[in-house]
Amino acid sequence: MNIKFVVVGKLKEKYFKQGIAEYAKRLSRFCKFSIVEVPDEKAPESMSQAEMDQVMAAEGERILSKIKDREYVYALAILGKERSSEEFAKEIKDLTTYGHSDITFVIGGSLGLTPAVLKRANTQISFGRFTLPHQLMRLVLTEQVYRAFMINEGSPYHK
Ligand SMILES: C[S@@+](CC[C@H](N)C(=O)[O-])C[C@H]1O[C@@H](n2cnc3c(N)ncnc32)[C@H](O)[C@@H]1O
Repeated sequence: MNIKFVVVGKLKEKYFKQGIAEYAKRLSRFCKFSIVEVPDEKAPESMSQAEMDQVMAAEGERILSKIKDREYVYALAILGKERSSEEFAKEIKDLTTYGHSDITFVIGGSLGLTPAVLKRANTQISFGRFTLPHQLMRLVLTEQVYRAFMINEGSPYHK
């Protein structure tokens, strides 16, 4: 199975890099894991709504160019559907059972995801109503994907 994250922007802080590297190593037992970073659109601090839409649209095009038709796409979105870790694990198991071997997760940039990306997604997943920085979201998601595999394996990792 291939698990891919398509994310906007580079990971800057060493502590995020180290955390993600650890879970990526653990995930290698279960899947081929990759992270594709697309550049964020340079933007001033203060923008009109139209300018923000333009920034998200430009980033959205870059995101969509990294997704193939066969990929099952989760868009990370605050207003998406919340799941428990167990429900998420079951979903991943069911997707594999029904022949989806390419699962992709998309994390937006500082302004979020453009409607075109949300439309392409097969589902939207929320980690609650808090806004997490996209770099931290990447780390949390990596752990939850790892947790899902551990749940499906019946491991005591998940209590
Ligand atoms: C800094 S947030 C963007 C905030 C933006 N105002 C929005 O509503 O999406 C960057 C990205 O992290 C992800 N993200 C942040 N918090 C999240 C949460 N609680 N649930 C799901 N995704 C989240 C989303 O993909 C979002 O596009």
